[in-house]
Amino acid sequence: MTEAHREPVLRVVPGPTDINANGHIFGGWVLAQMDIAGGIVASRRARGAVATVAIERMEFISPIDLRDLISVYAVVERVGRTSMGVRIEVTATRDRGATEIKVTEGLFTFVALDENHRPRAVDAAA
Ligand SMILES: CCCCCCCCCCCCCCCC(=O)SCCNC(=O)CCNC(=O)[C@H](O)C(C)(C)COP(=O)(O)OP(=O)(O)OC[C@H]1O[C@@H](n2cnc3c(N)ncnc32)[C@H](O)[C@@H]1OP(=O)(O)O
Repeated sequence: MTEAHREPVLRVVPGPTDINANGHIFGGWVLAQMDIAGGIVASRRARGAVATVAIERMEFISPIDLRDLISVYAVVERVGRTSMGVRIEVTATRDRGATEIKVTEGLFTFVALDENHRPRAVDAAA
């Protein structure tokens, strides 16, 4: 992801109910944030509703702590006929902003939907 795309789609803080038995944040919690952020950029690109059809890759690089500020970055990397590949990166800011580390990354596929919730062609030129 280039610096041009470094404006986060989401900034969010996990809550006490998001902690797993190891004292870190559940992977499912961060995956949900990624799905929302990816859905927002795909929806903007498709100019309408989208659905997640696949998670092609997902890597948990480093644990998230309760007091981390989470930033989710997402960019549409590929546009097919009805589908879009979205690369998503998650960072954690800690130590009162002194440290920012990449904690998770993934590649999600979204499909543009019509009013019947069926695949709809994405404008290639947009
Ligand atoms: C207006 C601006 C507003 C901006 C502000 C918006 C704010 C608002 C944002 C909210 C953002 C929330 C985002 C949450 C998103 C969910 O959580 S959605 C919930 C979870 N997902 C679902 O429930 C989807 C369930 N699946 C389905 O309904 C159907 O599989 C689908 C998605 C309609 C696709 O139907 P299908 O018959 O499989 O379609 P098919 O024609 O075979 O394939 C369509 C495309 O998908 C690809 N595909 C199909 N399966 C796969 C696969 N397994 N792997 C990879 N690609 C695949 C195909 O290759 C094809 O690609 P193209 O060649 O057309 O590019």
